[in-house]
Amino acid sequence: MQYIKASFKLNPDNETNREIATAFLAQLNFESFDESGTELNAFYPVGKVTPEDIQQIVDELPFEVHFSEEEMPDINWNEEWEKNYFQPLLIGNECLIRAPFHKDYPEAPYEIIIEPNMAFGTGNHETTSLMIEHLMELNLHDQLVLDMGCGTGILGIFASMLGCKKVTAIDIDHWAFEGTLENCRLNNITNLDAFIGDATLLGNKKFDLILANIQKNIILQDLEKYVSVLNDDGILIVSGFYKDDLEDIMGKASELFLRKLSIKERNNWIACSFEK
Ligand SMILES: C[S@@+](CC[C@H](N)C(=O)[O-])C[C@H]1O[C@@H](n2cnc3c(N)ncnc32)[C@H](O)[C@@H]1O
Repeated sequence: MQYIKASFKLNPDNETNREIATAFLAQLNFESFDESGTELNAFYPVGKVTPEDIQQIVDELPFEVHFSEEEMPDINWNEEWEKNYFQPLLIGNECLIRAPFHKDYPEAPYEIIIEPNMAFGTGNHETTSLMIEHLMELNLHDQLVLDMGCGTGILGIFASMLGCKKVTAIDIDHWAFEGTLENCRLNNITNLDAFIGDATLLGNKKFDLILANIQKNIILQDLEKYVSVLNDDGILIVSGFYKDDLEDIMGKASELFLRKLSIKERNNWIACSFEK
């Protein structure tokens, strides 16, 4: 696959502009995203996103940026991550996330090994680490868990390590499916079933805990379905959206009679837990 690399040069002193630009870029589904100094780079698959789509986003930005685009050949994201971005990460002094190739890392009670590939979910993104922080506060013993939008499978794998009975992991992306299977093997997880698909796969299954780190529109669209497969007193944790979107998410959650448990926020990203 070929990619359009959209690069934005931002004022280094303006943190708010960086966050706004990131949120705008995320409106189009990028395959990967990186930041170096004052430059933001988003990589969009050619054919799925056009330069005009990107230009429209740029025109809507409430400030001026220097923007350029170039077509890139197929990129080995794995290699890019290995070289540049994926560092061992310790969350809450308890959960270490590292790649198989990392040599120096601290010891921790839980160690999740993630092979970085085309899928999202190394813990380095705020939404993933906030979800992990929520999980660390729960007793998962014997629970049936759904990991919706599983990416690398990181959340389902951690839920399994925390003692849940079974994990169902679903993602629309086949790279995520393959990645989840591989990461289960790396972590000796044997109670996780992975599927390619979306909320339409859920049928009449039932879960005690649902994790959905996806994005605002999908969560708004599928929340009712998630609630319908959640057992009474079950817990739902959602993320993948900004603080500004929280009001819409809370509105939908209250329509569905969900009770808010706790909200975690980092760099404007939110992960929110509810009880049915
Ligand atoms: C932000 S990533 C989260 C990955 C991982 N769960 C984590 O927390 O790091 C969102 C994932 O949701 C998947 N996704 C997008 N739309 C979806 C849908 N309608 N149903 C299921 N998965 C979806 C994407 O392919 C992507 O892997």
